[in-house]
Amino acid sequence: MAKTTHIAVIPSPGFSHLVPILEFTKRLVTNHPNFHITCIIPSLGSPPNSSKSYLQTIPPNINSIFLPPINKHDLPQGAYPGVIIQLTVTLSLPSIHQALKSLNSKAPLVALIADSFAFEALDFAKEFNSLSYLYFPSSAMNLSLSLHLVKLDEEVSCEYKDLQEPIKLQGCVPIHGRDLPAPTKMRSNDAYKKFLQRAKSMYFFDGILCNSFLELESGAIKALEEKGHHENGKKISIFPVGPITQKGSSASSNDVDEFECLKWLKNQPQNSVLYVSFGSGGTLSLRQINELAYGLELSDQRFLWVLRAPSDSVSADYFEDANVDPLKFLPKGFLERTKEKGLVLASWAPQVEVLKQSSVGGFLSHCGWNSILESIQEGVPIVAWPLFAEQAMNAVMLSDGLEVAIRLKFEDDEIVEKEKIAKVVKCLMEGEEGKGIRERMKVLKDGAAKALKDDGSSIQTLSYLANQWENFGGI
Ligand SMILES: O=c1ccn([C@@H]2O[C@H](COP(=O)(O)OP(=O)(O)O[C@H]3O[C@H](CO)[C@@H](O)[C@H](O)[C@H]3O)[C@@H](O)[C@H]2O)c(=O)[nH]1
Repeated sequence: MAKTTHIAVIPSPGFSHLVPILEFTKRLVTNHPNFHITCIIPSLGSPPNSSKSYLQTIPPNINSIFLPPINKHDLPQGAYPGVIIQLTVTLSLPSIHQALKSLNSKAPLVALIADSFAFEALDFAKEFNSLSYLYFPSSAMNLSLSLHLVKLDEEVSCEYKDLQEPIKLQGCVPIHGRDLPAPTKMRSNDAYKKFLQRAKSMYFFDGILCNSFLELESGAIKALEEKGHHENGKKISIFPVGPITQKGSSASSNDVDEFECLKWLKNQPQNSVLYVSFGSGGTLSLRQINELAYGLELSDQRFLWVLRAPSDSVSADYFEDANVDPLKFLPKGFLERTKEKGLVLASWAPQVEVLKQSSVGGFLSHCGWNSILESIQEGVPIVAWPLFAEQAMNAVMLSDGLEVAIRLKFEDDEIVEKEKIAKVVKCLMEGEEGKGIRERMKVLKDGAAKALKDDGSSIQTLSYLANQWENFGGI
């Protein structure tokens, strides 16, 4: 009988970081049932319904330890979501340590795998003679940029948005300073310092698991594999194991609406509906919501829109379910005028199921990495409307690099006007450009399926890692 291999996984709170690392864990135990995995889960107050219902899907062959929640009052009010998540994990480090110690005393831990926001927990690996891996739930391009920043930070004195020339990362599309991830916007910020600290620490982990795949980012992945060296010669080991996405959708509280929307989609013609969503917590200002509503109406396309309370309303909170009906923020008469063509859902849709419907022909997305991978897996072309985090960089990759998206929003404080929205939406849904994009998306869809076959690149990478862990004798 194969010996049991013990591994601890440390996610960070927030739906879109929690889900991919736990889905990775599920894949690992499904493919390698002799692994015994314990997830040590930090939390921030009471999780929103989406996370709560997702956590109920953790199968019994994965152990979970839920850490005492961090008090919201111990965190800075109104801070950027990434900062809140990062701080939640930092404040949870003593209880993570305690949990690891107790696990390791029962059976030695071969490896610790931590989400990118939980990277500090990997410092404990040495104490337990375990291997350490960062789970990077984003693109290889983002990983490449994080590593490059260490050098750039030394060489450049201005803010990155003021750089005259685009940054050229090997194997990636050139990127302007203004499109870099949010923590780099102001170099004096604590968020930037943490970002840099994580980048520097990456060289000391035994590997980085990246939620991407060769067929999607071969240039960036190969460059990282070949050139990922530190000055002192230490090599980064990168393991592309993606795409890792949810199998089915997690429901929130309004299941009835969610399943009604699937019924509605089944009755619409093929490729006719634009799905509009800004991720697990993204919102627009009230003025922008109005402009988007008029733009969708003007485009005359069918749509399914997941709407949240405006970012400038009191009810907007990235980490909590809003207690108001977001539909009341729509322009007067909009729902009545568009009832034959569109459907607006309050706050949450079963996104994975939505994208699977053949009637969905486009996705107006904020370009969160999970949404991108889910869209690619279903071959759905994208209208890119980045909001924060690394979304503008993802938008550049999709539009300028892979040419599977049309970018609609370019500047942080820009209000995108209805005429422009209507034009771009029409172009994606019925124009010639849209046709080309659809064909290129189909190629990526096939690539994603190939990477996940038994002999595919990502499954082979996972088997390689599993083999290393099984044969690990301690350091
Ligand atoms: O109504 C909804 C809205 C979202 N989702 C799911 O929520 C996830 C959203 O993830 P993502 O598209 O990555 O967006 P964010 O929630 O905004 O993700 C954060 O984390 C990502 C991974 O690091 C980053 O790429 C993003 O920029 C960052 O904002 C996806 O799995 C969606 O399927 C739903 O199921 N229903």
